[in-house]
Amino acid sequence: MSTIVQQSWKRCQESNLIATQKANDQIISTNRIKEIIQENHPLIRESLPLFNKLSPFLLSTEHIALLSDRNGNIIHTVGDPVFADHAQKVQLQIGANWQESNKGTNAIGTALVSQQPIQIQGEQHYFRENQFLTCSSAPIFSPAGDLLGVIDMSTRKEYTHPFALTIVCMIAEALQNRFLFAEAERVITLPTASRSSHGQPLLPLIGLDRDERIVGLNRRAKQLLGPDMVGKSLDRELESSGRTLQDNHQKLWPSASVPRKTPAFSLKPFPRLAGSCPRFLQAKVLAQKAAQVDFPVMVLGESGTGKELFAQMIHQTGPRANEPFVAVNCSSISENLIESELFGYEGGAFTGAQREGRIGKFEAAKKGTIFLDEIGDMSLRAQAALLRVLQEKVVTPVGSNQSKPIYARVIAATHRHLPDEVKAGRFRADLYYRLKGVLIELPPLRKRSDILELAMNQIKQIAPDRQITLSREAQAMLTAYSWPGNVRELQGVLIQATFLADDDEIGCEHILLEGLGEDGFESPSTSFMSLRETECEAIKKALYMSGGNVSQAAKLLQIGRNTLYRKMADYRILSQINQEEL
Ligand SMILES: Nc1ncnc2c1ncn2[C@@H]1O[C@H](COP(=O)(O)OP(=O)(O)OP(=O)(O)O)[C@@H](O)[C@H]1O
Repeated sequence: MSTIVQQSWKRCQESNLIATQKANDQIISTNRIKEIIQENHPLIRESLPLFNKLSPFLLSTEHIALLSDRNGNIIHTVGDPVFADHAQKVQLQIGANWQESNKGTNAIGTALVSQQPIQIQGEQHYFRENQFLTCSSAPIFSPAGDLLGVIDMSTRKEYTHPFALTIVCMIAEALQNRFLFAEAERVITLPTASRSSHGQPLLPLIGLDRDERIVGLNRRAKQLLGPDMVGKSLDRELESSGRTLQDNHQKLWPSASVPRKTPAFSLKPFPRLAGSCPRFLQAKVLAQKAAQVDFPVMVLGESGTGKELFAQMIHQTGPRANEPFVAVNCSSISENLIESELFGYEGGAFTGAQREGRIGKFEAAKKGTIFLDEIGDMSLRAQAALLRVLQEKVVTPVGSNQSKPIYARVIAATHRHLPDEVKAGRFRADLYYRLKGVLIELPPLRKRSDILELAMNQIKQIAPDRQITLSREAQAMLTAYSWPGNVRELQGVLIQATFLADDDEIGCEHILLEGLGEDGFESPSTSFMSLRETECEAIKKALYMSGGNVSQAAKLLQIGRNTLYRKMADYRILSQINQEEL
């Protein structure tokens, strides 16, 4: 155990905290949360853009990122909703207080006391109930050096990422720089060749006021100039050797300037993908971002949720759009043919082979995209061959001893839960990690709050010349059904319904759903959304439709604003609040 952790455990013992008991959970009232959010307005305002950028990358990673104020109150979280649910069991959520005196040794509380970045792994947590976690935290300081709060990244101990601590330190540093640029009249940097511990060049930044007095410094500048420089004037000689990065006073932006706000990631629209359900939109934004970078992508989702359509959109809106998109369904190719299918073969390589040989799908994709559908169904032998190809970026056709370079981008998809397949030894862990650069999870249709919107979109495509509507009963029927075949099943049902409806209204009698009893209800075993899930989705949708404006969302939902705030805290939907509202 590090000295910081040992000292923390000593403090806990001296405060008579008992490790085997439940921690003292201090859940703050909704009104108090609102006050705390008001009090920390600048911290939240500067953190939100960073959290919003981080958020899509945390989905499906079993990680959440949290922001706490200087008293250990959690005021913002983003990340994987599945892990967020687990974290809630020990109150790792908005509105909880994680000071060391309440929750024992933990990354947030201990970073606040020690004022240093720290990772608390599993059993290093003082309270047993928190020992399933590994959390990495970095304190955030104002330009003048006051402690403002903590950035934390938490996960299950078995998913600890080696770079988690580095990432939170970088976020804290980025946040501190944002404060410096926001507060100072002029920001200068001094010449230096050194690099930070993360390998990034770390510029010493010094913020000056109108009178050229120092209002703040970053960590590197403090190392160079000493800790007590705030309020002092900068040495003339030193100042003249510096380079101005931002000058608000003279509204001067020299060529070496760092823009005050970096331009937002401009995302290209995905025109063929309909839907506005928040879970679907999260996946869509992630895919839109993935389209602009060249990482491997893994799309997970039940059959018919749109995995291939997502892959096509990523391809069509990215820089490889003019190259081929080649889809391979790995489950439909027999085990002994998969390698020749993917990597090609030489003439006469095996019985039944074409005499002149054939190029494989990787080669056919050229510099485009190869979509490996149902990758979870590949045999272990084919997985080993695929891994080699991805590592070495060359293919060797069956029967040949000459390798050919490959350039295609890989998008993989499966309806299987790959982490479980890895645990069961049916899928290679090394291949899984190589393929899941960006992990996109598509929600099943039964969990989406936009079924009717999708239905109308499909009807327009099926019968563009007719003005078809859905009767109220038909709408109720479509939203209540569990859709085991997802969007593909919805499409099929609507093709039939449009055909059956002689006039332009589709009624219940036109909708033929599988598994419905004569009374029109599904058998009890079919899954459906719980009341809580439905309410949570409705709130998210209202917030989305009102652009994050809580008052407008409350009107849409026909409930009071305070009730909405309470429910949002309950469902942890604070991240969608419009910044102006805070
Ligand atoms: N959001 C959406 N908007 C419009 N159409 C959609 C959407 N999602 C899926 N579809 C349509 O649903 C059908 C099924 O989609 P797709 O084939 O991409 O699913 P899949 O998950 O790849 O299925 P499988 O796993 O069975 O191969 C397609 O016709 C697709 O165009």
